[in-house]
Amino acid sequence: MRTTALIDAPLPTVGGALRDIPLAEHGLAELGVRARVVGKASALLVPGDELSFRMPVLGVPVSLRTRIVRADADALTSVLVAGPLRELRHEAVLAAVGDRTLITDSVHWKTPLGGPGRLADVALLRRKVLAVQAQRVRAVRELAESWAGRKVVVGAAIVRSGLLLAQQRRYPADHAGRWELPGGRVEPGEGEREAVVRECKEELDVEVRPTGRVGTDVPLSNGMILRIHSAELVEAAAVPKAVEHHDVRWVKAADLPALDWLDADRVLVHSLRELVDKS
Ligand SMILES: Nc1nc2c([nH]c(=O)n2[C@H]2C[C@H](O)[C@@H](COP(=O)(O)OP(=O)(O)OP(=O)(O)O)O2)c(=O)[nH]1
Repeated sequence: MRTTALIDAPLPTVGGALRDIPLAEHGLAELGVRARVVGKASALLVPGDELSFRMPVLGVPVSLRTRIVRADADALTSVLVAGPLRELRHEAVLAAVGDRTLITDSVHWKTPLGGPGRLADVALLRRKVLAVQAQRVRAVRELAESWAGRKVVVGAAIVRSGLLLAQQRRYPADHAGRWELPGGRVEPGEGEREAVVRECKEELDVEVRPTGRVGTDVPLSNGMILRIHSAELVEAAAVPKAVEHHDVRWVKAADLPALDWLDADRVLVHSLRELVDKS
């Protein structure tokens, strides 16, 4: 079953809203669906997170558990882990339409029964699934559109020879010693790519060339949005320096999860890993 909608927010913002945990847990409450992220979770869903759902179908409570298998800028995918179905796959795919985003939300499932089960499936489940999809898309739209006007902090994912550049903060106290990407606030009137170039010059004393975007937007506790751009050094042999930071380090893809990242960056580690793996 498939639902589409056009959302008035850029693609990485909608991608971030799709991963929002409070939305996943409470966005379907008015349909009687109770959802909970199982185990350790951050602000946004990451691959491997599991969600448990409890919802009434024809007055009978049904429980399901799903696992996130993909959380990229342009797609969020989950599959069935446990429940009274043979198969379930839920996928939201995003496509940029100018500054707006087209979301296509698809749910595919197989019921365990033959003939009578199929009838019940057609009559009841489809209606329920459609209502759930419509409500979820509405909730994602509302959240993404509320994030769309926020100030942006850009981060630069600089890759060279299969390594990503990370920098270690010196201040404030609760960030000191933790790792982040070079970057900072986009100034009024400045483009995001310009901000990436300026911040890398200020923080690392190197020239970079932005090459694209990485991962979804991440909401920050200060009310801004973190958005990552991939970048390369204009001069491949340049040596980035820790001008304002405690340290800078080139990190292998496999070592990225072990760094003590700021919370916002932690939910992007799988996307950063993929970027480095593909380089
Ligand atoms: N540059 C950067 N900032 C990040 C990352 N992750 C993350 O949560 N942030 C937060 C930390 C800051 O609150 C904000 C960045 O803004 P900023 O670079 O202008 O801020 P700052 O704290 O260094 O501040 P300041 O010198 O301007 O006071 O975003 C990241 O990967 N890179």
